[in-house]
Amino acid sequence: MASAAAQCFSSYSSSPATWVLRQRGGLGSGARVLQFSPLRSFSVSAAAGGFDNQNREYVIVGGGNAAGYAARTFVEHGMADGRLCIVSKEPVPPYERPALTKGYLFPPDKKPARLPGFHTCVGSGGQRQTAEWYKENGIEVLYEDPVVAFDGKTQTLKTSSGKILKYGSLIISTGCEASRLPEKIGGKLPGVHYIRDVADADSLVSSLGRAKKILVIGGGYIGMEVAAAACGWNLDTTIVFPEEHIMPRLFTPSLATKYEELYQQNGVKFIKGALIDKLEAGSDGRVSSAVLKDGSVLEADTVIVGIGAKPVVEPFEAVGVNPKVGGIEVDSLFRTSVPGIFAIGDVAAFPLKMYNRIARVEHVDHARKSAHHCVETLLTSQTKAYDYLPYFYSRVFEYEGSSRKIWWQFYGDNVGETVEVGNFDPKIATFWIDTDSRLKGVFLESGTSEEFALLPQLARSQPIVDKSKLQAATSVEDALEIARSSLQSGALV
Ligand SMILES: Cc1cc2nc3c(=O)[nH]c(=O)nc-3n(C[C@H](O)[C@H](O)[C@H](O)COP(=O)(O)OP(=O)(O)OC[C@H]3O[C@@H](n4cnc5c(N)ncnc54)[C@H](O)[C@@H]3O)c2cc1C
Ligand SMILES: NC(=O)c1ccc[n+]([C@@H]2O[C@H](COP(=O)([O-])OP(=O)(O)OC[C@H]3O[C@@H](n4cnc5c(N)ncnc54)[C@H](O)[C@@H]3O)[C@@H](O)[C@H]2O)c1
Ligand SMILES: O=C1O[C@H]([C@@H](O)CO)C(O)=C1O
Repeated sequence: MASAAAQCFSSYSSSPATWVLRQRGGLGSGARVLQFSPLRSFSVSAAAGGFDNQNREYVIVGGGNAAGYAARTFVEHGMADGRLCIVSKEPVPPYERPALTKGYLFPPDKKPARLPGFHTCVGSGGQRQTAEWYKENGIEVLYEDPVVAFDGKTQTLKTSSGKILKYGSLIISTGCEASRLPEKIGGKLPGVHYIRDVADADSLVSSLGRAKKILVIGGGYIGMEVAAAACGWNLDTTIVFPEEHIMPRLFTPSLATKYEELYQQNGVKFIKGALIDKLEAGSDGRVSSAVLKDGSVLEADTVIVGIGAKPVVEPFEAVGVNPKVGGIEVDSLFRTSVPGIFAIGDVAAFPLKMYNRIARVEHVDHARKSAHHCVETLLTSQTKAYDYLPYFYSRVFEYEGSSRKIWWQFYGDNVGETVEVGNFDPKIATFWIDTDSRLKGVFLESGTSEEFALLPQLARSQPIVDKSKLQAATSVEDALEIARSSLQSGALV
């Protein structure tokens, strides 16, 4: 048993660098620049409320997608064994969250994905890190024991079971939580589902098994993926959302129309420009209908709400929350305003260097890359700024027997005018071209792997493109060739 005497961890980092970081003197206060060394050590005394056996050199709070990839990088550097602790709210090790609205929702006879099949890092072709993997690599994982309090001065965390953990370096990877409809309008009725973790997905699967009429609220990623999944279960499915078309944050109206038509061919109904007034329960207490603001009533025995997500910043607000995009503000090395504390994944508000703005990105590619970049920074002398190229994708109607699979990717920034080519024949491409004629963003449905591989090159180098040539393209292949040829002439990088 360790004594309560003061203890020092000798080396947290091999980095000799002295870093420059914006230090904020509290929420909302002005930024100032200070210098500090990432080399941190701390001593624990009984007076500080610490106990030797509660000391942890590196702590990751949150056991989600980013945490799994961060753990892998710790292992790659030989810095995990006995040094790394993951404090998780969930009962299972990190997994590839995207699967929850894809393979997880396949009908029972179509081989649905289940854990341990999709633990990180299989989604990017890596090793499947099961609970045994964490044990074998000497990584302590505290399951179902979320951090409920944080004290930056004493470098301590308190978990819901009452554990006090003292950390040397801390990585916040608490992700997002689903936005909810208020309880007073029926947002918590049995049969009303939100989907963020495996427990949510299990609950939805059990409802789908006995459902007849599905109402999906929200026309974003979750709405589109869950509605497509419901088609696989042959369920009467309606999507309702306030905007004029689906995927309003990314799709153009024309692109959205094409996808809506394909969903309609699969039997999905759309109610656009509509908001929910309340959800009502039947005599069994389960949801039975939704009343829209215009007074119309939609019957439904299962409701799936996908109305966006919010970054989970508590209990770390004091570390510094970005007032515009929410989330914990970090610099291009994922360092927060507090020395030794980092944030990654959905919860991090980071400098999106390419477009010179602070952003949060709620997609798995960034979760994976930010985790790797952050841990490299922490463990090595790396000082390379994170230079992220936004990448979003979706895959639906993948289950065996579906009439066609949808598989799109988008890279870059959806700003400027657009040129759209193709009509699910089987491909579609959309190019976003800014006022300076540079190609800013590119979207492709059902490309070959070679075609998909071209997209990041285009979006990264932002070549000058001839819009009229793209408009005259006779096929998606032709348009991609025109874009490819512009790489040689007018690329930025
Ligand atoms: C259903 C669904 C499907 C998705 N599909 C795609 C997709 O197809 N493509 C794509 O690019 N992106 C997709 N995403 C987004 C992607 O999953 C996220 O960007 C990614 O999971 C972010 O990783 P993260 O580690 O930051 O957060 P998360 O993976 O959400 O992990 C955060 C973890 O922290 C835990 N936590 C929170 N608070 C605490 C606390 N106080 N103490 C301890 N633990 C805590 C949470 O329980 C969770 O386990 C999807 C998201 C969802 C919900
Ligand atoms: N393929 C992917 O990348 C993927 C797939 C699933 C989930 N996710 C992630 O999961 C999170 C949640 O996804 P999401 O689809 O809920 O968010 P989203 O932001 O993609 O879509 C939210 C939708 O709900 C609508 N909406 C907002 N408020 C509403 C209200 N009060 N009533 C009805 N509709 C309302 C929005 O207008 C929008 O259409 C996001 O972080 C998302 O990136 C990503
Ligand atoms: O990135 C992803 O990871 C999972 C899955 O591939 C893991 O098996 C999934 O469905 C993705 O879209």
